[in-house]
Amino acid sequence: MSCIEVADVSLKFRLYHDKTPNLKDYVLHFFKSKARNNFTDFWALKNVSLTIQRGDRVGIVGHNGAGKSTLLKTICRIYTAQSGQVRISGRVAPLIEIGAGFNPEFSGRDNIYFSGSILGYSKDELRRLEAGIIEFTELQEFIDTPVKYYSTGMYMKLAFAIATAVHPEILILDEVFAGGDASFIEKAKKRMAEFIDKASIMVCVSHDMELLKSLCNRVIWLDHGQVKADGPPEQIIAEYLAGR
Ligand SMILES: Nc1ncnc2c1ncn2[C@@H]1O[C@H](COP(=O)(O)OP(=O)(O)OP(=O)(O)O)[C@@H](O)[C@H]1O
Repeated sequence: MSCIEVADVSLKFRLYHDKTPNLKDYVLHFFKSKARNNFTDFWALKNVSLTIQRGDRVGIVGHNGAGKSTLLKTICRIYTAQSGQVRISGRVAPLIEIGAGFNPEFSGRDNIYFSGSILGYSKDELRRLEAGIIEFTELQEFIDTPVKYYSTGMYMKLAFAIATAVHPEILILDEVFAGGDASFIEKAKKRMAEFIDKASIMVCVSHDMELLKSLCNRVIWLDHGQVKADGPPEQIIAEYLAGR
């Protein structure tokens, strides 16, 4: 059964201040008893604990820099936390950075195979899915063009179509609808609804509160790397909008 467990996770980034030292810095450094670090540590996630169960469609809200993308990347094991644990059961389809998992020199069609294999599809499965993916993207005309010439919206359509071609057990989305046109967003939302009916897990970061209300049954408010509130979308979004 699909499940995500985040147990007391903390993750820090090291920020380097790479100012080139001048003569004055050397002299000051020489007379100082302790060498000063040229970096500071910044905790992007602090003691985050969450359990996400089958059937949970979780929206994550928070101010810019609150740690939302970092949390998704930690769940997808792109980042490794300094402490705590992430346990996942189920196949994860991450849609985190537009274009990640694509080779820019390859055509859209070749990227169906390239990106699809990264997502765990077999070659035979992809051969079976190819026509449906292309039809969903409505990019037939451009499918043999290298994706480096695609717009953000075109990338997003292709990435979304590949990731959701076979119902994933866990779908992780980071602002993926940002570049899409209205008709594609409607189509993507319909596919999401079908997906939701199959009662797996979806975790979605967005600044679009209406989108989150329409897709999610639970919202988590992240604030300075910590969970500030967790509950029904209407309530948590109202608290977030009042308190940010
Ligand atoms: N690779 C990195 N190296 C250093 N700092 C990083 C890195 N990635 C993120 N950060 C910092 O960690 C903090 C959290 O970033 P994150 O991208 O998770 O925020 P967010 O809530 O997704 O923001 P936004 O809504 O603007 O997308 C920010 O202060 C950011 O500058």
